[in-house]
Amino acid sequence: MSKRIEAKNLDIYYGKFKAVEDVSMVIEPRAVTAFIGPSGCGKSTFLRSLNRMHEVINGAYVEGELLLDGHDLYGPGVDPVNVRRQIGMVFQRPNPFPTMSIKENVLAGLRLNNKRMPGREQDEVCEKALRGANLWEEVKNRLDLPGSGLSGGQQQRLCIARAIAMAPDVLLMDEPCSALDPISTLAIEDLIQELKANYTIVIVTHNMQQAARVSDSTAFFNIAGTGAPGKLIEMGPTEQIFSTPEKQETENYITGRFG
Ligand SMILES: Nc1ncnc2c1ncn2[C@@H]1O[C@H](COP(=O)(O)OP(=O)(O)OP(=O)(O)O)[C@@H](O)[C@H]1O
Repeated sequence: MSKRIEAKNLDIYYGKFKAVEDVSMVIEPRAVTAFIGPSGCGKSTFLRSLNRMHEVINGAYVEGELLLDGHDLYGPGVDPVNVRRQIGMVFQRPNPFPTMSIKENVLAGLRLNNKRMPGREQDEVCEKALRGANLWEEVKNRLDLPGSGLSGGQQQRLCIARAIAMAPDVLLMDEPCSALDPISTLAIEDLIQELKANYTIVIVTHNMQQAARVSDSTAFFNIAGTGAPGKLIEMGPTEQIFSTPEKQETENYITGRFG
């Protein structure tokens, strides 16, 4: 299932430091939304606030409202662990559990959530997730070998399989290709295109060509200077942001005059 995210006037803090200010945006389901902007403008911070990963840092908190299909993710009584199950995350560096087999890696999230399932069901979930991540054919004969024995691109697809196995509504990806070679990057970009049929996808990327290739909507963040909070400057259909942005700041960034 794919769900809609709506942020309303979100401020994000690390202790006293306000890292992101007053962001309101809608992230549509069954689409890819890219976050772009110069280093330090708060893209990753904002991304991590979407599944309540931000608050695991000591003193970090969020003000404002964040809705998933209308339900407040920061509302009283909402379990952040449950939010992270619904909104999965893939990180910059592929991070399979090194001592676990490929199959154990795929099922790791389910195990952490104490989901008990019979062996046959485990096999089914594992195959479905690996197929979903376009990795099944490459690993089906070595499911019991360590995940760390795969190439970087395969490891990143394994991490995507691990996220998909949880049947999330949203997939957050923080520069998922930055540690990969161009061929593996293309494989991940193709996969993102396929996954958007079933998930809401948000990707942080430094690579503007990548944002232009994979995303339907683009949000441009910027920062006025060191110590100032990052802000959302403009968001719209990717084609429009890259051809006729409304704000001069956006145009300066995408044409390489800044950042
Ligand atoms: N754990 C942390 N504790 C304190 N401040 C942090 C922490 N993580 C990030 N920040 C600060 O928050 C601001 C936004 O950082 P963030 O990593 O979200 O930016 P970004 O746009 O993703 O940058 P990059 O493109 O370089 O990854 C920066 O000023 C950064 O120094």
